[in-house]
Amino acid sequence: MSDFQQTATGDLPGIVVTGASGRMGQMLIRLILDSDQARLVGALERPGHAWIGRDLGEAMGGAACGVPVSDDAVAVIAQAQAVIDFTAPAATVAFAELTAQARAVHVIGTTGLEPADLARLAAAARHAPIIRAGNMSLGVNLLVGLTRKVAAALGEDWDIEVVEAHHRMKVDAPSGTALMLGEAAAEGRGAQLADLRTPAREGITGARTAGSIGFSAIRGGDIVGEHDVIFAGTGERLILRHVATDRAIFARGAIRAALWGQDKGPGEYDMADVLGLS
Ligand SMILES: NC(=O)C1=CN([C@@H]2O[C@H](COP(=O)(O)OP(=O)(O)OC[C@H]3O[C@@H](n4cnc5c(N)ncnc54)[C@H](O)[C@@H]3O)[C@@H](O)[C@H]2O)C=CC1
Ligand SMILES: O=C(O)C1=N[C@H](C(=O)O)C[C@H](O)C1
Repeated sequence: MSDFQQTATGDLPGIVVTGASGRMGQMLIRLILDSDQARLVGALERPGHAWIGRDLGEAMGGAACGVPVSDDAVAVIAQAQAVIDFTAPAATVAFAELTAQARAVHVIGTTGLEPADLARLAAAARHAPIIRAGNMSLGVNLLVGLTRKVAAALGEDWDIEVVEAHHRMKVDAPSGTALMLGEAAAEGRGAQLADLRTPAREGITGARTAGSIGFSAIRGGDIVGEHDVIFAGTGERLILRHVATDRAIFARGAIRAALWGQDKGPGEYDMADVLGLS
């Protein structure tokens, strides 16, 4: 039986994990319980989920850890110094409002957020720090900077395509990471992604529009996350690639962000801020 006993004691920042039964939720919980820098103070799941009311450690198949799984977001978030949230857009927007009311740090990994969701996050960030990134790994955040530089160095005769691959359960496309990379490429070209983004291709699409940025998504099996930024020139191609093989890279980044945010004022931050890459 796994031991889900909490390592940390004392006055360490208390973290609440939302989406506790999810792929990222369970990874975060394991790492926080093992951490000597943070404490797990709550676990949230959606109303009606089979884990509600159970001890989290037991629900995860191990020994009891003394943290119940709850759907009472108001009560649980009131205990938090940070909320780490990898769930779904509607849930994340609701958690942002509650986390801001608690004046806690909200670390958001959820992708697929629409402009209206982002506007509500911006409103919440007037009261407390929000740290959000479509990818919390060090490697991808370095790749973002490289993409910006290469796009700036190469002229418009180098076509830019972002290709991503994920597991069969992923619900949004393009991935949050693909959009971060597309935005960086557009910035390198002195433009906004919205002005260069090509819709998904199918049928008689006509030739490629010069200067556009295309996206392709593969879904299958248990692929954790793979991203290529292809710069296709005439007679040569340059490909920047990141391959994730373990979700722990995202969870470690999110925990680092939660700790980094403890002395920050209200506002919107990203992983480049956390990692000192801005
Ligand atoms: N930024 C990053 O580095 C990463 C972002 N993600 C994103 O994180 C999100 C979650 O990914 P996974 O863990 O793979 O998905 P998942 O489907 O395994 O987990 C999501 C969990 O959220 C729960 N949930 C949904 N609504 C809720 C609510 N109202 N209250 C509490 N819990 C709720 C679900 O029941 C589920 O357990 C996705 O948007 C994904 O793209 C995933 C990995 C890395
Ligand atoms: O859903 C996932 O799994 C992932 N989502 C993020 C994204 O949309 O880019 C990050 C990572 O690629 C895994």
